Amino acid sequence: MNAMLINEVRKKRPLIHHLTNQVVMNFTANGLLSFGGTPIMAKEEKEATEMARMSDGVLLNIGTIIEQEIPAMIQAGKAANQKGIPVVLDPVGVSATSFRNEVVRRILTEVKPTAIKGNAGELAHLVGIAWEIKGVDSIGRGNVGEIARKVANRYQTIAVVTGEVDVISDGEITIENKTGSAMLANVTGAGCLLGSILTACFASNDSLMESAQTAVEFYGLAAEYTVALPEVKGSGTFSPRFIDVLSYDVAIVKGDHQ
Ligand SMILES: Nc1ncnc2c1ncn2[C@@H]1O[C@H](COP(=O)(O)OP(=O)(O)O)[C@@H](O)[C@H]1O
Ligand SMILES: Cc1ncsc1CCOP(=O)(O)O
Repeated sequence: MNAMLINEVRKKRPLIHHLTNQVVMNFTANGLLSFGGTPIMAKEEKEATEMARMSDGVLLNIGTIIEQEIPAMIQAGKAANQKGIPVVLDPVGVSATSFRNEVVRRILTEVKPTAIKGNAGELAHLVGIAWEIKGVDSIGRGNVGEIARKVANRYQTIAVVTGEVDVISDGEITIENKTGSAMLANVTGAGCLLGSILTACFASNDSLMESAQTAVEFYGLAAEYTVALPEVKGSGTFSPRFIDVLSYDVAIVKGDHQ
C-alpha cells in the first residue's frame, strides 16, 4: 500500500462523476468525501459529456440502471476516454438478467474502462465462466485469479475482483489482498463505495496496479479497524463509523500509531 498516494488524493480531492445506483448514492457520496474525494452524482444524458469533461474520473455503476440511463453512461464514459481520465465500470448484478448482460455489453462496446470492479460472480460472467450468484451477490467458489486475469486480458483493463480475498490483475501481474471484514458483506453499497474510492485513487496518476492495490488494501484495513471499535455492534453501527475511519491517516488505520 502506498500511503503517499492516498495523501496525494486527499490533497487533490478529485472530482468523481458518478452514474451510480439509487441504493448507494448517499453512502457513496459520504464515503468518498470522507476518504478525500469530491463526489458528484449526475445521470442526465444532456449533461453527461460536459460533466465528465470537468471531472477527474468517472464511475459507471449499473446497480439500478434502466434503459433510459444507458446513453448517459456511454457518453460520460466516452468523454472520459477522450479526456484521458479514469473510468471504472462496476457491472452490479450482471448475469442475473439478460437486460443487465445487454447493458454491460453495450457499455463495453463503446467505452474502454480503466478498471472493471465487481464480485467474482459479476466478473466471471464477463469472461464466460459459470458462477453461482444470488441477485447482486456472489455465492460461488472457484478460481478467482483466473477470472481476474481473463477479464484484464479480454478487456485490456485492470480487473478488481472483490470478496473475502480480493484479486487484482492487469493480465500479467495478479495480486491478492486479504484485508477486509465479513461485516462489509452485510452493508449494502460496500462494493459500490469501493468503486468510487478506486476511481479517486486512479485519479492520482500513479501506476494503475499500485492505485488499485492501495485503494483495496486501505479499504479493507479501514473495515478491520472499524469492526474492532467497542461501539460497533453490528452493520447498523458499523456503517457510520466506517465512514469516519475512511478519513483517518494510513498509519492509524494500519495500527502503526495509537
Ligand atoms: N468475507 C469477507 N471478508 C473480508 N472482506 C470482505 C468479505 N466479503 C467482502 N469483503 C470486502 O467487502 C468489499 C466489497 O466486496 P463484495 O462484498 O465482494 O462486493 P459487492 O458488494 O460488490 O458484492 C471489498 O472490500 C471486499 O474485500
Ligand atoms: C441491493 C442493490 N440492488 C441494486 S443495486 C444494490 C446495491 C448493491 O451494492 P453492493 O453490491 O455494493 O453491496
